[in-house]
This record gives sequence, structure tokens and C-alpha cells, in this order.
Amino acid sequence: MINRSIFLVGPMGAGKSTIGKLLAAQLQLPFADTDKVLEERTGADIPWIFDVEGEAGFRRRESEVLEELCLGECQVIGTGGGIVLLEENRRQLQKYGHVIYLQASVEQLFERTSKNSNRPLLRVPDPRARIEEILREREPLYREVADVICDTDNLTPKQAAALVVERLHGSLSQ
Ligand SMILES: Nc1ncnc2c1ncn2[C@@H]1O[C@H](COP(=O)(O)OP(=O)(O)OP(=O)(O)O)[C@@H](O)[C@H]1O
Ligand SMILES: O=C(O)C1=C[C@@H](O)[C@@H](O)[C@H](O)C1
Ligand SMILES: [Mg+2]
Repeated sequence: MINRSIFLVGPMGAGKSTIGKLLAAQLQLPFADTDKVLEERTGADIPWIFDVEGEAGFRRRESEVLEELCLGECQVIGTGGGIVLLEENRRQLQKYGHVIYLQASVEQLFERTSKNSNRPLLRVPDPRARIEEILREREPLYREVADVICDTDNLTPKQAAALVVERLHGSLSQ
């Protein structure tokens, strides 16, 4: 029985936005994406917010959006890759939702994120090394908040969404 929102966490390219939409359709729940809501509220895109307000400004806005979504209806929520960085956010995720950590290898994260350039943190000379660094920092935090961990390597988004449903039901029936 799903009585709380489902949060998808994980690094850039894990598939939170892509798999989140499929998952929501499968569970017949609405879908929201913190990055999208934040852009709508701000009237600017993420690279612009990073340029003008810095990462700290972006994180402040991200926390506000998370708080708003936590208090809203029960839905599937794709989060920004860095949502786990703030302790306050980690507490909110655990308090208000079922948290799914979508995992993927550096190789696949690199491949999936190299197709576009809308991720300010990867606008560096060596994005692959940056992904490794980000994973080293955040992996323990994703694990800390997760109720369920799903490895998405070599799965299509549709297969990954099906795996999440299976694991989620497994975890809820325990
Ligand atoms: N399991 C998968 N197999 C193949 N491609 C995938 C998979 N998951 C996502 N993708 C592709 O990888 C790209 C990035 O996915 P997506 O935007 O969903 O990641 P994200 O976790 O939301 O990242 P961000 O934190 O930057 O928002 C998209 O082009 C998507 O189609
Ligand atoms: O991993 C991150 O820190 C980010 C991930 C994206 O979802 C966006 O929230 C933004 O590009 C930052
Ligand atoms: Mg996303």
C-alpha cells in the first residue's frame, strides 16, 4: 500500500526523471521533478541559477521546493542529484517518503550525461573524473536515506521502472 510519496534519488544520469515518469504512470500517481518545479518557480533554467546565484543559491531554492512537495499530495518525485547534500533535506526525504536510490556505474552515468550540457557541475574539462568525485562524496548519503536500492546498469528505463515497482512492493510488504 503506497501511502507516502516516492522519492527517487541518485546521481546525474541515474534516470530519476526518466524512470520517475514511467514509475508514476505504472503506479497511477502524479509525477513531479524538483528540478522542473524549481525552474518553473524561478522562471530561469538551472545553468542560469548556478551562474547568477551560485550552487548555494540553487541549493536554497531546491530545499524550498522539496519542503513544498513533501507537504503536497502523494506522488512520485524525481529529485535533483544533489538533494542529499543537505542534512535537512535528508531528514525530509526520510520523514515524508519511500526513498529509492537509483544506482548506475560511472561508465553509464558518463554516457547518459554526455548527450547534453545542461548540468553545470559537469561543465568541466574532465566530466568523467567529476562524476567519480561526486559519487565518492554522495554514495554514503544516497545509501543513508534509501529504503530501496536499484541498480539500473544495463536496464532500459522501462525495465528499471519495473524493477523499482517490484522492490518497492517487496519493501512495503516486510
Ligand atoms: N536505464 C537507462 N538506460 C538508458 N538510458 C537511460 C536510462 N535512464 C536514463 N537514461 C537516459 O539518460 C539520460 C539522463 O537521464 P535522466 O535525465 O532521467 O537522469 P536524472 O537522474 O534525472 O539526472 P539529473 O540528476 O541530472 O536530473 C536521459 O537521456 C535518459 O533517456
Ligand atoms: O547532482 C547535482 O548536484 C545536480 C543534479 C541535477 O539534477 C540538478 O539538480 C543540478 O544540475 C545539480
Ligand atoms: Mg532529473
